[in-house]
Amino acid sequence: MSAFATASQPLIGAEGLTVNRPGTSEPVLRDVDFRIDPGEIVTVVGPNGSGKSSLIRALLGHMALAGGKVARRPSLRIGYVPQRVQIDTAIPMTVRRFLSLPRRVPDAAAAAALQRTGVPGLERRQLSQLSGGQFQRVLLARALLCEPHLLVLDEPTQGLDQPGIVAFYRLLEEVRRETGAAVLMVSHDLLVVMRSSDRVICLNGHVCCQGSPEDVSAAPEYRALFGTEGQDMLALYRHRHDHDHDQTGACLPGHGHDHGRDHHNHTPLRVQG
Ligand SMILES: Nc1ncnc2c1ncn2[C@@H]1O[C@H](COP(=O)(O)OP(=O)(O)OP(=O)(O)O)[C@@H](O)[C@H]1O
Repeated sequence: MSAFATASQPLIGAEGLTVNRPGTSEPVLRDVDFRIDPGEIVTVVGPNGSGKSSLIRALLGHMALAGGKVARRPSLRIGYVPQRVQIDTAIPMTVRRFLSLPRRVPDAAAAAALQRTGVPGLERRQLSQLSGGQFQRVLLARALLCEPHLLVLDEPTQGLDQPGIVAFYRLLEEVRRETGAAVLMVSHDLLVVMRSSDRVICLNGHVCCQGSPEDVSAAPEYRALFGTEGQDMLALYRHRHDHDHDQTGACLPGHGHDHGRDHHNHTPLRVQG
Protein backbone atom coordinates (compact mmCIF):
# COMPACT_ATOMS: atom_id res chain seq x y z
CA MET A 1 0.00 0.00 0.00
CA SER A 2 1.26 3.47 -0.73
CA ALA A 3 2.84 5.20 2.23
CA PHE A 4 1.07 8.36 1.11
CA ALA A 5 -2.38 6.95 0.40
CA THR A 6 -3.31 5.70 3.86
CA ALA A 7 -5.67 7.43 6.24
CA SER A 8 -3.11 7.74 9.04
CA GLN A 9 -0.17 9.82 8.02
CA PRO A 10 3.17 8.17 8.76
CA LEU A 11 5.89 10.13 10.56
CA ILE A 12 8.04 9.55 7.50
CA GLY A 13 6.96 7.88 4.27
CA ALA A 14 8.93 7.18 1.12
CA GLU A 15 7.97 5.83 -2.27
CA GLY A 16 10.26 4.53 -4.97
CA LEU A 17 13.29 5.88 -3.11
CA THR A 18 16.42 5.59 -5.22
CA VAL A 19 19.82 6.81 -4.02
CA ASN A 20 23.05 6.73 -5.99
CA ARG A 21 26.57 6.23 -4.70
CA PRO A 22 27.75 9.82 -4.18
CA GLY A 23 29.15 11.32 -7.39
CA THR A 24 28.02 8.40 -9.57
CA SER A 25 24.87 7.15 -11.28
CA GLU A 26 25.27 3.76 -9.62
CA PRO A 27 22.32 3.05 -7.30
CA VAL A 28 22.97 1.92 -3.75
CA LEU A 29 19.22 1.83 -3.10
CA ARG A 30 16.60 1.08 -5.71
CA ASP A 31 12.87 1.72 -5.54
CA VAL A 32 12.45 1.48 -1.78
CA ASP A 33 9.02 2.04 -0.22
CA PHE A 34 9.09 2.88 3.45
CA ARG A 35 6.90 4.18 6.25
CA ILE A 36 7.17 4.51 9.98
CA ASP A 37 4.15 5.21 12.13
CA PRO A 38 3.94 6.87 15.56
CA GLY A 39 5.24 4.69 18.38
CA GLU A 40 6.65 1.91 16.18
CA ILE A 41 10.08 0.36 16.68
CA VAL A 42 11.41 -0.46 13.22
CA THR A 43 14.84 -1.95 12.61
CA VAL A 44 16.71 -2.08 9.33
CA VAL A 45 19.03 -5.06 8.93
CA GLY A 46 21.23 -6.04 6.00
CA PRO A 47 24.80 -6.94 5.10
CA ASN A 48 27.63 -4.39 5.06
CA GLY A 49 27.21 -1.99 2.18
CA SER A 50 23.55 -2.90 1.65
CA GLY A 51 22.48 0.74 1.91
CA LYS A 52 21.16 0.92 5.49
CA SER A 53 22.90 4.18 6.41
CA SER A 54 22.07 5.60 2.98
CA LEU A 55 18.38 4.88 3.60
CA ILE A 56 18.53 6.67 6.95
CA ARG A 57 20.38 9.64 5.48
CA ALA A 58 17.96 9.88 2.55
CA LEU A 59 14.93 9.75 4.86
CA LEU A 60 16.44 12.51 6.99
CA GLY A 61 17.13 14.65 3.92
CA HIS A 62 20.91 14.40 4.36
CA MET A 63 21.39 12.74 0.98
CA ALA A 64 20.08 13.70 -2.47
CA LEU A 65 17.52 11.39 -4.06
CA ALA A 66 18.08 10.02 -7.55
CA GLY A 67 14.41 9.03 -7.69
CA GLY A 68 11.22 8.71 -5.69
CA LYS A 69 9.95 10.94 -2.92
CA VAL A 70 10.09 11.30 0.84
CA ALA A 71 7.39 12.93 2.94
CA ARG A 72 7.91 13.92 6.54
CA ARG A 73 5.02 14.90 8.79
CA PRO A 74 4.98 18.69 9.20
CA SER A 75 6.81 19.90 12.33
CA LEU A 76 8.24 16.42 12.87
CA ARG A 77 10.94 16.47 15.55
CA ILE A 78 13.68 13.90 15.01
CA GLY A 79 16.37 12.93 17.50
CA TYR A 80 19.28 11.49 15.54
CA VAL A 81 22.13 9.34 16.82
CA PRO A 82 24.52 9.01 13.88
CA GLN A 83 26.70 5.97 13.21
CA ARG A 84 29.92 7.81 13.78
CA VAL A 85 30.44 10.90 15.83
CA GLN A 86 33.64 12.66 14.94
CA ILE A 87 35.06 13.93 18.16
CA ASP A 88 38.60 15.06 18.36
CA THR A 89 39.56 13.79 21.79
CA ALA A 90 42.48 16.22 21.78
CA ILE A 91 39.92 19.01 22.20
CA PRO A 92 38.54 18.88 25.72
CA MET A 93 34.78 18.80 25.83
CA THR A 94 32.55 18.09 28.78
CA VAL A 95 29.33 16.13 28.53
CA ARG A 96 27.44 19.29 29.52
CA ARG A 97 28.91 21.29 26.67
CA PHE A 98 28.29 18.46 24.22
CA LEU A 99 24.61 18.36 25.22
CA SER A 100 24.32 22.02 24.25
CA LEU A 101 25.50 21.40 20.69
CA PRO A 102 24.13 22.58 18.38
CA ARG A 103 21.50 24.33 20.53
CA ARG A 104 22.03 25.53 24.07
CA VAL A 105 19.82 23.70 26.57
CA PRO A 106 19.06 24.63 30.19
CA ASP A 107 20.95 22.80 32.94
CA ALA A 108 17.76 21.19 34.24
CA ALA A 109 16.93 19.72 30.82
CA ALA A 110 20.46 18.38 30.41
CA ALA A 111 20.36 16.81 33.88
CA ALA A 112 16.93 15.26 33.21
CA ALA A 113 18.09 13.77 29.89
CA LEU A 114 21.15 12.20 31.53
CA GLN A 115 18.94 10.86 34.31
CA ARG A 116 16.51 9.43 31.74
CA THR A 117 19.26 7.57 29.92
CA GLY A 118 20.75 6.12 33.09
CA VAL A 119 23.88 8.26 33.35
CA PRO A 120 22.95 10.95 35.89
CA GLY A 121 25.54 13.44 37.07
CA LEU A 122 28.02 13.03 34.22
CA GLU A 123 27.86 16.70 33.21
CA ARG A 124 31.41 17.60 34.16
CA ARG A 125 33.01 14.47 32.76
CA GLN A 126 35.16 14.75 29.63
CA LEU A 127 33.77 12.87 26.62
CA SER A 128 37.15 11.19 26.21
CA GLN A 129 36.76 9.64 29.67
CA LEU A 130 33.45 7.90 29.01
CA SER A 131 33.08 4.17 28.46
CA GLY A 132 31.45 3.02 25.21
CA GLY A 133 28.15 2.38 27.00
CA GLN A 134 28.18 5.75 28.76
CA PHE A 135 28.99 7.53 25.52
CA GLN A 136 26.03 5.88 23.73
CA ARG A 137 23.75 6.96 26.56
CA VAL A 138 25.04 10.51 26.36
CA LEU A 139 24.37 10.48 22.60
CA LEU A 140 20.84 9.24 23.28
CA ALA A 141 20.36 11.91 25.97
CA ARG A 142 21.38 14.55 23.42
CA ALA A 143 18.93 13.14 20.88
CA LEU A 144 16.11 13.24 23.46
CA LEU A 145 16.62 16.91 24.27
CA CYS A 146 14.46 18.02 21.34
CA GLU A 147 11.57 15.87 22.65
CA PRO A 148 11.49 13.90 19.40
CA HIS A 149 8.50 12.22 17.80
CA LEU A 150 11.01 9.92 16.14
CA LEU A 151 14.38 8.66 17.32
CA VAL A 152 16.73 7.58 14.55
CA LEU A 153 19.76 5.54 15.55
CA ASP A 154 22.38 4.18 13.19
CA GLU A 155 24.08 1.17 14.80
CA PRO A 156 23.75 2.59 18.32
CA THR A 157 25.33 -0.39 20.08
CA GLN A 158 28.52 -0.65 18.07
CA GLY A 159 31.36 -1.59 20.39
CA LEU A 160 29.16 -2.54 23.34
CA ASP A 161 29.32 -5.98 24.95
CA GLN A 162 26.23 -8.21 25.01
CA PRO A 163 24.89 -7.05 28.42
CA GLY A 164 25.50 -3.44 27.31
CA ILE A 165 23.56 -4.07 24.09
CA VAL A 166 20.62 -5.65 25.89
CA ALA A 167 20.56 -2.82 28.46
CA PHE A 168 20.63 -0.19 25.71
CA TYR A 169 17.68 -1.75 23.86
CA ARG A 170 15.75 -2.03 27.11
CA LEU A 171 16.37 1.68 27.62
CA LEU A 172 15.03 2.40 24.12
CA GLU A 173 11.86 0.43 24.89
CA GLU A 174 11.42 2.44 28.11
CA VAL A 175 11.89 5.70 26.24
CA ARG A 176 9.33 4.61 23.67
CA ARG A 177 6.87 3.67 26.41
CA GLU A 178 7.33 6.91 28.33
CA THR A 179 7.54 9.41 25.50
CA GLY A 180 5.61 7.63 22.75
CA ALA A 181 8.50 8.32 20.36
CA ALA A 182 8.85 5.96 17.42
CA VAL A 183 12.28 4.39 16.95
CA LEU A 184 13.98 3.73 13.62
CA MET A 185 17.35 2.07 13.83
CA VAL A 186 19.97 0.21 11.93
CA SER A 187 21.43 -2.75 13.74
CA HIS A 188 23.57 -5.84 13.33
CA ASP A 189 22.54 -7.21 16.72
CA LEU A 190 20.11 -9.76 15.37
CA LEU A 191 19.21 -11.21 18.75
CA VAL A 192 17.98 -7.93 20.21
CA VAL A 193 16.53 -6.82 16.88
CA MET A 194 14.36 -9.89 16.85
CA ARG A 195 13.38 -9.32 20.45
CA SER A 196 12.78 -5.60 20.47
CA SER A 197 11.39 -4.60 17.08
CA ASP A 198 7.77 -4.34 16.02
CA ARG A 199 8.87 -4.54 12.41
CA VAL A 200 12.09 -5.55 10.67
CA ILE A 201 13.15 -4.40 7.22
CA CYS A 202 15.73 -6.54 5.48
CA LEU A 203 17.68 -4.46 3.00
CA ASN A 204 20.13 -5.37 0.27
CA GLY A 205 20.06 -2.48 -2.19
CA HIS A 206 16.29 -2.91 -2.15
CA VAL A 207 13.78 -4.20 0.40
CA CYS A 208 14.25 -7.99 0.34
CA CYS A 209 11.48 -8.57 2.85
CA GLN A 210 9.84 -6.88 5.78
CA GLY A 211 7.36 -7.74 8.49
CA SER A 212 7.28 -8.99 12.04
CA PRO A 213 10.55 -10.50 13.35
CA GLU A 214 8.93 -13.95 13.11
CA ASP A 215 8.01 -13.48 9.47
CA VAL A 216 11.29 -11.93 8.43
CA SER A 217 13.49 -14.49 10.15
CA ALA A 218 11.58 -17.27 8.34
CA ALA A 219 11.65 -15.55 4.92
CA PRO A 220 13.86 -17.16 2.25
CA GLU A 221 15.24 -13.73 1.31
CA TYR A 222 16.42 -13.17 4.88
CA ARG A 223 17.83 -16.69 5.17
CA ALA A 224 19.77 -16.22 1.96
CA LEU A 225 21.53 -13.27 3.61
CA PHE A 226 21.80 -14.39 7.23
CA GLY A 227 21.20 -18.14 7.24
CA THR A 228 18.95 -19.23 10.06
CA GLU A 229 20.54 -16.89 12.58
CA GLY A 230 17.50 -14.73 13.26
CA GLN A 231 15.14 -17.66 13.55
CA ASP A 232 17.51 -19.64 15.74
CA MET A 233 17.88 -16.66 18.02
CA LEU A 234 14.16 -16.10 18.12
CA ALA A 235 13.64 -19.78 18.92
CA LEU A 236 16.24 -19.57 21.69
CA TYR A 237 14.57 -16.51 23.14
CA ARG A 238 11.12 -18.08 22.92
CA HIS A 239 12.38 -21.29 24.46
CA ARG A 240 13.79 -19.40 27.40
CA HIS A 241 10.51 -17.57 27.90
CA ASP A 242 8.04 -20.31 27.05
CA HIS A 243 6.63 -20.50 30.55
CA ASP A 244 4.49 -18.58 32.99
CA HIS A 245 5.64 -17.18 36.30
CA ASP A 246 3.83 -17.85 39.56
CA GLN A 247 3.61 -15.29 42.35
CA THR A 248 7.04 -16.22 43.67
CA GLY A 249 8.68 -15.71 40.31
CA ALA A 250 9.19 -19.45 39.79
CA CYS A 251 8.65 -20.75 36.26
CA LEU A 252 5.56 -22.72 35.42
CA PRO A 253 5.01 -24.60 32.18
CA GLY A 254 2.30 -22.97 30.08
CA HIS A 255 1.55 -21.07 26.94
CA GLY A 256 4.42 -19.14 25.49
CA HIS A 257 4.56 -15.43 25.80
CA ASP A 258 6.94 -12.90 24.55
CA HIS A 259 8.44 -10.53 27.09
CA GLY A 260 9.18 -7.04 26.04
CA ARG A 261 7.57 -7.21 22.62
CA ASP A 262 4.47 -5.42 21.67
CA HIS A 263 2.10 -7.44 19.53
CA HIS A 264 -0.07 -4.58 18.40
CA ASN A 265 1.71 -3.97 15.19
CA HIS A 266 2.45 -7.14 13.31
CA THR A 267 2.57 -6.08 9.71
CA PRO A 268 2.08 -9.03 7.39
CA LEU A 269 5.18 -10.11 5.51
CA ARG A 270 5.61 -8.34 2.25
CA VAL A 271 8.20 -9.68 -0.13
CA GLN A 272 9.51 -7.52 -2.89
CA GLY A 273 11.54 -8.49 -5.95
N1 LIG B 1 30.12 9.10 0.89
C1 LIG B 1 30.21 8.02 0.14
N2 LIG B 1 31.04 7.98 -0.95
C2 LIG B 1 31.13 6.89 -1.74
N3 LIG B 1 30.44 5.75 -1.54
C3 LIG B 1 29.60 5.73 -0.49
C4 LIG B 1 29.44 6.84 0.40
N4 LIG B 1 28.51 6.51 1.35
C5 LIG B 1 28.14 5.24 1.08
N5 LIG B 1 28.78 4.78 -0.02
C6 LIG B 1 28.63 3.45 -0.61
O1 LIG B 1 27.27 3.13 -0.69
C7 LIG B 1 27.06 1.76 -0.37
C8 LIG B 1 26.06 1.67 0.79
O2 LIG B 1 26.68 2.22 1.93
P1 LIG B 1 25.91 2.34 3.33
O3 LIG B 1 26.83 3.00 4.29
O4 LIG B 1 24.59 2.93 3.10
O5 LIG B 1 25.74 0.78 3.69
P2 LIG B 1 25.42 0.10 5.09
O6 LIG B 1 24.45 -0.99 4.80
O7 LIG B 1 25.02 1.13 6.10
O8 LIG B 1 26.83 -0.52 5.45
P3 LIG B 1 27.48 -0.92 6.88
O9 LIG B 1 26.69 -2.04 7.45
O10 LIG B 1 28.85 -1.35 6.49
O11 LIG B 1 27.48 0.32 7.75
C9 LIG B 1 28.41 1.16 -0.04
O12 LIG B 1 28.88 0.48 -1.18
C10 LIG B 1 29.26 2.38 0.27
O13 LIG B 1 30.60 2.13 -0.09
